[in-house]
Amino acid sequence: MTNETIRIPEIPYADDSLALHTDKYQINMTQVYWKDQIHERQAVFEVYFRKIPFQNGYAVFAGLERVIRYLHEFRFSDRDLAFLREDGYSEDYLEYLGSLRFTGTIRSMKEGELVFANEPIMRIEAPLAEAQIIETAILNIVNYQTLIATKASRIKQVVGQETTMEFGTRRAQEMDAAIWGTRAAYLAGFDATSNMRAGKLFGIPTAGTHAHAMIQAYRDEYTAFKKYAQTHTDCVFLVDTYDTLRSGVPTAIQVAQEFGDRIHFKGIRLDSGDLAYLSKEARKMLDQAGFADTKIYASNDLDEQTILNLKAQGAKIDVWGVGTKLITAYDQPALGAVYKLISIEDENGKMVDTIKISSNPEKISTPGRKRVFRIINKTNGKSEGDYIALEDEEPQTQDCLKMFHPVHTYIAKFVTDFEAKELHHTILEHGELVYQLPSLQDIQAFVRENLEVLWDEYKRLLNPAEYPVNLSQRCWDNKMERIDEIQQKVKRRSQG
Ligand SMILES: Nc1ncnc2c1ncn2[C@@H]1O[C@H](COP(=O)(O)OP(=O)(O)OP(=O)(O)O)[C@@H](O)[C@H]1O
Ligand SMILES: O=P(O)(O)OC[C@H]1O[C@H](OP(=O)(O)OP(=O)(O)O)[C@H](O)[C@@H]1O
Ligand SMILES: O=C(O)c1cccnc1
Repeated sequence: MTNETIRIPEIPYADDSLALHTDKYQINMTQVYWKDQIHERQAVFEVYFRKIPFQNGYAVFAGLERVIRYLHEFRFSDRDLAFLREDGYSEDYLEYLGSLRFTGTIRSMKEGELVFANEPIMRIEAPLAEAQIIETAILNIVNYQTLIATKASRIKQVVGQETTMEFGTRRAQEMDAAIWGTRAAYLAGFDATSNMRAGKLFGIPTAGTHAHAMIQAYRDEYTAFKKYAQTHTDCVFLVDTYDTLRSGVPTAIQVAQEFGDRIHFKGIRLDSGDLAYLSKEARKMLDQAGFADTKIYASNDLDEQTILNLKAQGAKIDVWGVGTKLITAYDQPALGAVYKLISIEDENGKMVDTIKISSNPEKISTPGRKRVFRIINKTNGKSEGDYIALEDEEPQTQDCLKMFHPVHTYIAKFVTDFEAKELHHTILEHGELVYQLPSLQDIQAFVRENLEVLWDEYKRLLNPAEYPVNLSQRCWDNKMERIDEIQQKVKRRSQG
């Protein structure tokens, strides 16, 4: 035995930048571009996903604020470079990486915009090396935050006007996910979080009750509730530690009666058992005791399906605490958004559109710089679908817009008397921020407004109708020409 103090081992390279939050292949490809001196060529990438998660009818875009912060601060620190040196990268390449900043232009949907499969959420236009190296982080941010915002929005659709609290931190996939997942849940309509750090960082309202541990610590509910009431004015008592209806609820009522006006008996929380039955019985007991305004909180592995079911059973629940199933996107753990090159500067300084071919027509990328419009019918204020056009097209100037399915082109309709709302906004221009970041409350209101524009058939939980995402004729023609070009090239090659 020695008396030597045991120390926590030092991290070899302190985590002082996010520039290495990327895949090694990005560093390697960038090295190729730099070595070949094509790293400064303009490249245009788009972020989009191919399938809306949870079989929902729409997704809620989230992640833009973190993307902006990441790009704004993007630089390799001395420690990053030291690590890369040890990993075998050459000095001249490291010198180049050390000078790398993000100088590109970002056009993006706003956070809280409703987004659908196969439409560009974000467009990154930058020197090739810069645009390449940021892919991983951008997808990491957008994939997770959009996934959680979409899940939260589904839950909110079911809950309606009642209160929803985010309880997921303890079950989240580590700390970053808890924090940014909480933010995504809030912007999509949640009312509060139990995570204090999210409250501190983002100004999200914080709320909380207490755990079974407090009852166990005092070893009886009466003492525990009394001690809580002596310390806090607002009281929500957890009533299911021993026997909800025979012990928890009566004890909560007894303590509330003893403390009278000295506390605000806000609620009781149910965390196990049959939540429909228990909430109905507890409601009767509270009402009979004169606590008609005391709310019933419920938690325990809730999600939109369970909540819908509980409501159908007439559960008397006023506040829904949702953790695990929201923060981990339990039923679909990944969104699958991709980052695809759609245009690149050639050796003559001319931009050429690029395409990725697939045997599955839905997976063939749509080349060229594009804009996305929501086509809103002026007579009823509802959306007819989204319209993807080439950069220089102005659908608003057309009297009659043809909208057709991007794969099954015979499915078409003509729209007149419409407003074409452009969904992309310039966020960064040559590396400079040109967009005022909205508050989270504004984003929440924006989500509500956007949902108003959507017909109910796209918003239902089960088997929602497929929202139309259409290509303009020119966008379609451009895609066909590029496919034709590639097919000719492959043919020539195969013929030797
Ligand atoms: N009336 C109800 N209808 C549908 N689902 C319900 C109802 N009441 C509770 N649930 C849900 O059933 C799931 C499982 O509950 P279960 O009975 O296994 O847990 P529990 O009562 O918490 O058990 P434990 O005491 O072991 O924690 C939870 O997701 C819960 O939200
Ligand atoms: O069920 P979720 O949707 O994930 O919500 C969060 C859960 O975390 C707590 O349980 P836990 O068993 O961790 O602690 P407790 O002792 O407070 O019940 C709480 O009681 C909820 O059940
Ligand atoms: O405040 C609560 O009731 C709470 C917080 C985190 C997790 N479960 C419950």
